[in-house]
Amino acid sequence: MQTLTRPIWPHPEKTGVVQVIDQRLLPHTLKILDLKSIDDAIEAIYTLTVRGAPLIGASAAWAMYLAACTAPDGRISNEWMEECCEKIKSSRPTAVNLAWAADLLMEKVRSLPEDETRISAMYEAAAAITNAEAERCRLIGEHGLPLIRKIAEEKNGKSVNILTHCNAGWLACVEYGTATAPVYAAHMEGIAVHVWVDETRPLNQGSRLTAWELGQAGVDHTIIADNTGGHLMQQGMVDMVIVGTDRTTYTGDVANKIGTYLKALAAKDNGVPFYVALPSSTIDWTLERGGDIPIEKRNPDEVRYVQGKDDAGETRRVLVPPENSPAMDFAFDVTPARLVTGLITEKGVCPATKEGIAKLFPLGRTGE
Ligand SMILES: CSC[C@@H](O)[C@@H](O)C(=O)COP(=O)(O)O
Repeated sequence: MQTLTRPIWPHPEKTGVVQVIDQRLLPHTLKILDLKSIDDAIEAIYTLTVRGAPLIGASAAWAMYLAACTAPDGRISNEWMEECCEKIKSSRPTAVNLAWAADLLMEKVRSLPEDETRISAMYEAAAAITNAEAERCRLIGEHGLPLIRKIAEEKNGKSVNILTHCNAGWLACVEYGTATAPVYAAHMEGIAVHVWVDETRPLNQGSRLTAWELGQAGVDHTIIADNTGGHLMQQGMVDMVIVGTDRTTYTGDVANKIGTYLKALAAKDNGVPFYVALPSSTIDWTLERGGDIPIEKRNPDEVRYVQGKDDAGETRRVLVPPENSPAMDFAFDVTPARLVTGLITEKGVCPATKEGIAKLFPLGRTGE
């Protein structure tokens, strides 16, 4: 398999082409897709070809670059860019990084003359957002590492058991990941870590993507069915939980992949620390209440079908329930701040409170 460290990059030779890893096919097939138009980019976001909040933000930025490259008659007008920006923003509702990045580039467009310099400006701005997300994730790793180190010391070097949900690794971000960054940092330092990987139905981002990433990095891990975490916590088999987030209010309520809330409840009941790792681009500086976060509802077929590789090596999608049984597919849930032990950000670890967040980010916005 080709070694890749980022899930998105501009084509090294072709202007107006952005390349992405098709995450729908992992772990069994590594396929690179070329995105050449705004519609390609929007489809990639909607179909979860690219996914995970920080990556969705970077993808939105690259989509704005593609919009500039494909403007009708080469006229990169404000109207065209605004239309594209709105289309990008409506492709998925929950991850706030999407609108954050698209709006940031739209602001840039407005500050420039209406000519082809807008193409290079969009390229540079998209590259800057992508690089900044990678750096924010690296710093999350630095700030999260002492939390793991402390537990390792308390356990006299015995493996630290960390439970995670969904995929908040480099595939969902740009490099390092959010929830996985402290894990990779601990592993690099030689601390023994073991990750319980929730399979994360319905689309199995945990068993397909997180397990693949951890395996590639040589991190000890075990895939568990989504409902196993509570039992493991009762048995003392989980030292901490670290998850990512798609949108966090400025008061510390956290929207993340469906099922996260139940893990937080189980962690609270069992005295297991529950951390959320996030770059500040995932904070919604306008939203006070987690209950106001829009929760994406997706095609129920995502619940009804599962995809995997059969014994002959073919990727197949199969129907699980009775043909006519209806299903429902909520993609995210909200964990109230009171269940969160701390937020691990690029600026440090803070309590999941308005005051805690404001102390780390006094300007109340994301640094680019
Ligand atoms: C790093 S994003 C937070 C993740 O934990 C998670 O909820 C996620 O990957 C988003 O889900 P997805 O629907 O795959 O885009």
